[in-house]
Amino acid sequence: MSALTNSSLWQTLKKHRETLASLTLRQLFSEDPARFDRFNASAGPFFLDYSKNLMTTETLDLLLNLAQQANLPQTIQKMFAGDLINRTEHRAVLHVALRAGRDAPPLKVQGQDIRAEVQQVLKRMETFVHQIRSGEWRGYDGRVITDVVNIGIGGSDLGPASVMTALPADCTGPRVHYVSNVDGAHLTYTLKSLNPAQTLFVVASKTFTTQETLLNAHSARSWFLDAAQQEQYIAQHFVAISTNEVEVSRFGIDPQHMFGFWDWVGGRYSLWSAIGLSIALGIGMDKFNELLAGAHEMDEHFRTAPLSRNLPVLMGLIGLWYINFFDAQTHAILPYDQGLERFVAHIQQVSMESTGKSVTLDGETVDYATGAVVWGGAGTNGQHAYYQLLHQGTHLIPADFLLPMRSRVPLGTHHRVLTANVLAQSEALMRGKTKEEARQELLAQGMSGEALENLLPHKVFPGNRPSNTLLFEELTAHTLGGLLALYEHRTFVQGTLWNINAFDQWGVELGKQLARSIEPELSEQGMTSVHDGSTGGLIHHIRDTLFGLSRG
Ligand SMILES: O=P(O)(O)OC[C@H]1O[C@](O)(CO)[C@@H](O)[C@@H]1O
Repeated sequence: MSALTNSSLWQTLKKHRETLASLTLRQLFSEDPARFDRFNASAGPFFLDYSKNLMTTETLDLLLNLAQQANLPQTIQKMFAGDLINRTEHRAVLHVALRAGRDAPPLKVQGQDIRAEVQQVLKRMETFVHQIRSGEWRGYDGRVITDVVNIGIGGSDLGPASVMTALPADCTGPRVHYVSNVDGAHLTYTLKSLNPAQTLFVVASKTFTTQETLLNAHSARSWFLDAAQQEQYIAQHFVAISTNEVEVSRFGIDPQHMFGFWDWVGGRYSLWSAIGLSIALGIGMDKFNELLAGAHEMDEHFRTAPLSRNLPVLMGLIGLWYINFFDAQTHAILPYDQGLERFVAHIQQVSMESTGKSVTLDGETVDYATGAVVWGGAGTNGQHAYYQLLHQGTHLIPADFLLPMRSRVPLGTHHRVLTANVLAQSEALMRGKTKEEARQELLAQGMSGEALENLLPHKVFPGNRPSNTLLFEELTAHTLGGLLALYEHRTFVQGTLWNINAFDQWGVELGKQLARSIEPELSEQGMTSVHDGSTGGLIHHIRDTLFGLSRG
């Protein structure tokens, strides 16, 4: 048994969970009229109602004790202080320093004052953003830049893309496009309507070795040169964002046109760094700074609020409660804001790449579940697609409902209808509908006899399905920053309690390695190496189909 599952607290939580087996949320609410007041917390523009969870005050106390046992408060301080908490990569984890603002006290990482470096890059970004947006920076034929194409993948794509999708009202600069997939269709269709003379490519890659990004960037370069003809024009149309100056130069981008960042910024936490350049180009530097400020406000809340009032801590603990004590395998994020459509995909990476681990920081195999499968999408679309399973399926799926109380795009009664829907969904999941209630409803509809009895079981909703509701005032750059930081820290909390490294991602390497060795085997002259029967068979089948013969 691991130290965690062997701890008396863990064992107490297990027993406590059994005592809740026959309790229902309906009952908890009817027994305690103050439940809503007891189980909510707020931070800045955010208000979290977590009363619709399968927990009592005792549950919360036990979970908070578990956080103390895992040294969560100390680990939070270590992150902010720049300790090397990413132990497998010997790195600090300091995305919070990227949004700490100009007046933050000096912070040294390996002898370097990183505050000054952060400000220098922000200053360079500001100058460049101004040049592009004002039209001072021109394309090779003298016309202004109308389109920006960010080429990147994972953290070098999802964070910026999700922000740009969320803030259409703030997109006052050039149109910004995102190309990530190595499927040639992604680049081809994106470039189809663009004019090379008025397009700026932002090649975003922390390592500048990512196969998909480099291939897309090379193809974009060829597309550009087909029109521009002269290599010298590349300087006006390609910039890079990376930590790897050597590879950037090798690609052919002048390091003067490179915006740097640092190894203490994880890819999935990098939208706050120069990786956010495409955001700043689209919404302007002032709005980008608002995004940073919103995230910083949440950082300060996370760093200073008591655990029992701390939003990321509460959300992290509640998530863990279901994963470890109810065997929940997935977690749904259900934003009721069209702009947050891509937010789920970004948080999926933040959460799953961080907590998809099965060994502890000390290299021991865990004997408890870790990260859940994170999924979801914008409401109300999901209601007409997968909510059926949420309401009547066999899985327990804890959900977070997210809702701005005011719409930035008011249109008649749309926002009130949207709000009514989110409240209705969490209420329906919690209350369900008993057999008796369903029967009364059918009788009221004039149904009776065998027809009623046959339909009745299908009309019952088990209910007792937990959810959080997170309200915020409006989806602005500022609140979006806070929302993103909230989920980053929620992930940090879970990683700390599970004693895993939430900041490395070794699990993505094997597939990359194999893809590199398989790729040449797929050419007409390729020789297949030793594979398992299935993979070898598939390679032969593809070659047979494409080239009419199989070799090697
Ligand atoms: O920015 P890079 O180095 O191209 O990496 C892109 C993404 O690839 C990953 O390393 C996973 O393959 C992510 O962690 C990262 O966000």
